[in-house]
Order: sequence, then structure tokens, then C-alpha cells
Amino acid sequence: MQLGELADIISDSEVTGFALDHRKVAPGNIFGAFRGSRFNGEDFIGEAIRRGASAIVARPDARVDGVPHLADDEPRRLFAQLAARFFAPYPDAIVAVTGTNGKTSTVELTRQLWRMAGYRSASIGTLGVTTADDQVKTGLTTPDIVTFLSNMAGMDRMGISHVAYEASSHGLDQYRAEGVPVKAAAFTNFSRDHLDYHSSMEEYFAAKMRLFDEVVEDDGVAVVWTGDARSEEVIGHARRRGLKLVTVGPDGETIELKSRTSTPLGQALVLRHEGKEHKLALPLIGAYQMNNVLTAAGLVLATGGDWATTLAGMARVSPVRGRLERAVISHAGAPVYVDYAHTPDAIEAAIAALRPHVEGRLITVLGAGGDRDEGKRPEMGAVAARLSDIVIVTDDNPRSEDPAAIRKAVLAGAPTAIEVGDRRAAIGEAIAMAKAGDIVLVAGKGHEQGQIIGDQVLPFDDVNVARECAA
Ligand SMILES: CC(=O)N[C@H]1[C@@H](OP(=O)(O)OP(=O)(O)OC[C@H]2O[C@@H](n3ccc(=O)[nH]c3=O)[C@H](O)[C@@H]2O)O[C@H](CO)[C@@H](O)[C@@H]1O[C@H](C)C(=O)N[C@@H](C)C(=O)N[C@H](CCC(=O)O)C(=O)O
Ligand SMILES: Nc1ncnc2c1ncn2[C@@H]1O[C@H](COP(=O)(O)OP(=O)(O)OP(=O)(O)O)[C@@H](O)[C@H]1O
Ligand SMILES: N[C@H](CCC[C@H](N)C(=O)O)C(=O)O
Ligand SMILES: [Mg+2]
Repeated sequence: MQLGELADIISDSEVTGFALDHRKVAPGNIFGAFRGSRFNGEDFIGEAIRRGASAIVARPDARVDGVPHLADDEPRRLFAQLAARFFAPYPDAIVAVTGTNGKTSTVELTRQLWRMAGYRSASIGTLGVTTADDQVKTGLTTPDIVTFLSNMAGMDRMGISHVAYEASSHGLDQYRAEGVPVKAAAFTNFSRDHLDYHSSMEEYFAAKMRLFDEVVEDDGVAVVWTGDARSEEVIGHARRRGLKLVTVGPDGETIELKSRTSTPLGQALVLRHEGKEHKLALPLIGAYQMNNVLTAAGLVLATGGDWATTLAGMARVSPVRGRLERAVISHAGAPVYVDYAHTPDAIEAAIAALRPHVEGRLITVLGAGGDRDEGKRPEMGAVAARLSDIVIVTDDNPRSEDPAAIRKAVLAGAPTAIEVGDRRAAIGEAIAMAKAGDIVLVAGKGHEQGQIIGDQVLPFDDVNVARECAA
């Protein structure tokens, strides 16, 4: 494709692709020079041109000599728009999910519901790129924009017509979750996280609202879970944009939740849709999983799915990896659950999910990630302490920080907790103390396959470790 066909300039230079890192520039690539948290990409413009870059996308003030300078005050946005034109076409039915918690679960459940309805579907998010046949990790929840768009285009070539992706606040803020035609955008919930990156809760919320204000198509649909304190505000954003609304939840107009009862293997729901009541035996435990299933169903309806098929699909969904996953039952008879809860709200949701199933004590093992929001640590400790019978504070990806200092911050909210730094030992201790009727919750890592200590990623899987400890 020629540069003049992509950008608003006269040029017949051949564009061969897009690069974000100057070390990956191949001849003919357009290089995006962005100011980031660690580097200023503008420092690498000269080197990118020496490597054969055909044009540079950068702020108007950046210095570019010898090749076209595609200037914009928001260079990441312009880069996303140009790359989107280059990689097109994309699957027909693309939807995006934002929210503090529940994005991964909702995109995965949406993918499952579409598949059960006979569509070739995929999801992109924390678990990687998931199709019916395969799962490939990308390393980030929202991959970089080049990986994102090229994967979307690749899926279209494979014949995948329906894709659900997670739009994290980082991804939205950095314009790495857009460019494709987004038919529907969903909101799961909003609570504290990532205040290391966003300067306030309002800024964090605003980053998420870009999905409804700008990213979803003009005639798109907003799917809103109504049970959150911020749901009405999200509906306000959708209305101002003129989006169609699909609301699900306790006050949902599209799918109204009339009642919910925990059952040993899941939950019995009564739902109201188009004036009629329907019973659903959902095979997943925990109110939060129901929220995500209903939001996923909203997305399916928003992209043309029919109610009867969607309802039948909901009764058959499979668990999402690392979300209330039952790893093992100990010799004493105590089930051990692994859950990706890593915010105060998520810990509350995970414990609330397990409580109805606890006859004895709930033993919670948790830590908090290094190089992430420090303020959430005591809050996570406090929620765990308030709602559990026993808390063990351990390590969860200390990254560049001193693990003992992170534990101390969590313990500040949970003063009576037991401290066991080594995560394997902590899980072992929880399982050893659990008696029949107790439940162990191992929170924070879910599906993760490693413990990040300094620059090293040591193999670690909560589910496997729990099984070994219980063996
Ligand atoms: C803080 C943050 O989000 N950083 C992301 C961001 O990096 P950045 O733009 O700040 O990069 P930088 O390293 O400062 O470099 C600036 C620019 O110079 C370029 N560069 C840099 C060095 C060099 O030698 N040559 C060069 O060209 C870089 O490619 C970049 O374009 O853009 C990069 C590419 O798109 C991401 O890989 C990187 O994610 C880092 C690794 C990260 O850890 N991100 C996490 C916090 C994150 O985004 N998490 C959310 C999940 C949140 C959730 O689900 O709860 C996610 O969406 O994954
Ligand atoms: N709808 C929800 N409401 C409250 N808590 C939830 C909800 N969905 C999930 N959680 C909690 O959050 C954890 C992470 O869920 P999930 O991976 O689906 O969220 P996410 O938004 O993708 O997270 P991340 O931002 O890390 O990618 C779950 O293990 C659970 O503890
Ligand atoms: N997407 C989240 C994952 C956190 C998971 C937890 N195990 C941690 O390391 O804090 C983040 O990067 O903040
Ligand atoms: Mg996720």
C-alpha cells in the first residue's frame, strides 16, 4: 500500500508495515515515536529512519528529517488510525469490554456463547488470543496496537466473524485498543485499581469512558451491567453519544435479574426478558460470575443473537481459567479455590462467592503485586480480614519491590493475619490447617504461570501448587 493512500499526503512510497519499537523497524515501515513511561520514542527517530522507515508519526514538535512527518498532538491515536487502514478488513462483529474487574471473564463467556450459537468466535485479553482451537499469550491484557490490529485482521482471514476484546484503562489511555469497527461496548463495574498509573479515580473512570465516548461505532450499542454504583453514569455517556442501550442486571431493561439462589454446583436464576420470566440453572458459582455471564449475553444480543439460543447457551457455559477454579480437595476434604482477585472489590466478590459454600472456616491466602497501585494493598488486606476467618499474607509478583515491604502494607489492613512470604509455603500452610467443611481461597494469580521477582519470571501456577501441596 502506498503512503499517499493511507495518510493525507501525496506520496508513492510503499508502506510495508508499522513499528512501535525502533529496533523492529523494517524498510518501508511507518514508525510511531511516542513519549512513554520509561523512554521517549522521539529519541529513536533518527535510528528508525536509518533502518528504512517510510514515515514517522510523532508530535508536531518532534524533529523528523528526510521522510514524511505525520504530525498530531495525539500521535498514538493517529498511528492507530493509519495502522487500522493498513491492516483492514476485520471481523464483522467486534465487541469490547471495560471495567475494573470482569473483563477477561466477560470476553471469554461471550466467545463461548457465540460459539454455542454456531459462530466462529475469538476473544483477546489477559488470557491471550483464544479461539475454539487454541490460546496464544500476548503478555498484556490489551496488546500493543500493531499486535492487536494484525491479530484482528488475521482472525478475519481465518474466517472468524465474532471477536470480543478487553479494553483495559491503560489500553484505552494509550490508544492501543481501537481502530477496528466496534459494534458494542460493555461495562462490567468500577472500583479501585491502577492508581499508580491514573492520577485519580476520576481520571481512571474517564479513561474507561473513552470506550463509549469515542471507540465504539456511532450507531453502536452500549451494554451496561446495572448493579454498579457508576452504571448510571455510563448510561449517561452512552445516551450523550446516541448509542443504543442494552442493560442487564437488577435494574436491567433488556435482561432483568429477578432472583438468584446459590446451589451446590452453581446458581438458580430467574430472568425477565421482553416481558417473560425464564429460569436459568447457571453452572458457575458466585454472584460475580453471574454478572459477567449476563453482560456477555447482553453483548451477544447486541450483535444480533437470539434470546432462546443465548439462554440455552448460558446454561452450558464452561468455567473461566483461574476464576473461582476449584484446584483440588484436600485430604481433610476442604476444597481449594484459585481466583484472580487482585483488587479490594474483587477479593470481596470472590469471598462472597464462596461464603454460601463454607460450613466451617474460610481461609484466604493473598498478596499484592509490586510496581502497582500501592494504596490498594491495605484495602485488600482489610477486606480479606473482615470477610475471612483466617488470612495468610504472602507474595504475588513482587517485581522490582522489596516483598517484605509489600506484605507489610497488606498486613497494615489485616493485623491479625499470618505472614508467610514464600507463596508455596503459604498455600501449603493454608491447606494443612483446613479441616472438613473449611474452604481455602488462593487469591491474586488465577491463570498466571509465573512469580515475577525482580526481572525473573519463576514458574508458578497456583492450581498446580495447590494440587502438589494437597497430594
Ligand atoms: C505503563 C504502560 O502501560 N506501558 C506500556 C506502553 O509503554 P510505553 O509507551 O510507556 O513505553 P516506553 O518503554 O516508555 O517507550 C516509549 C516508546 O519508545 C519506544 N522505544 C523504547 C525503547 C527503545 O529502545 N526503542 C523504542 O523505540 C517504545 O516502543 C515506546 O513506543 O506501551 C507498550 C507497548 O504498547 C506496553 O508494552 C507497555 O506496557 C508495559 C510493559 C506494562 O507493564 N503495562 C501494564 C501496566 C499494562 O498495560 N497493563 C494493562 C492491564 C491492566 C489490567 O488489565 O488490569 C494491559 O492492558 O495490559
Ligand atoms: N463482575 C465482577 N464484579 C466484581 N468482581 C469481579 C467481577 N468479575 C470478576 N471479578 C473478580 O475479579 C477477578 C478478575 O476477573 P477478570 O479476570 O475477569 O477481570 P479483568 O477485568 O479482566 O481483570 P484485569 O484487569 O486484571 O485484566 C476475578 O477473579 C474476581 O475475583
Ligand atoms: N493486570 C493486572 C494483573 C495483576 C495480577 C496480580 N497477580 C499482580 O501481579 O498484581 C496488573 O498488571 O495490574
Ligand atoms: Mg483481564
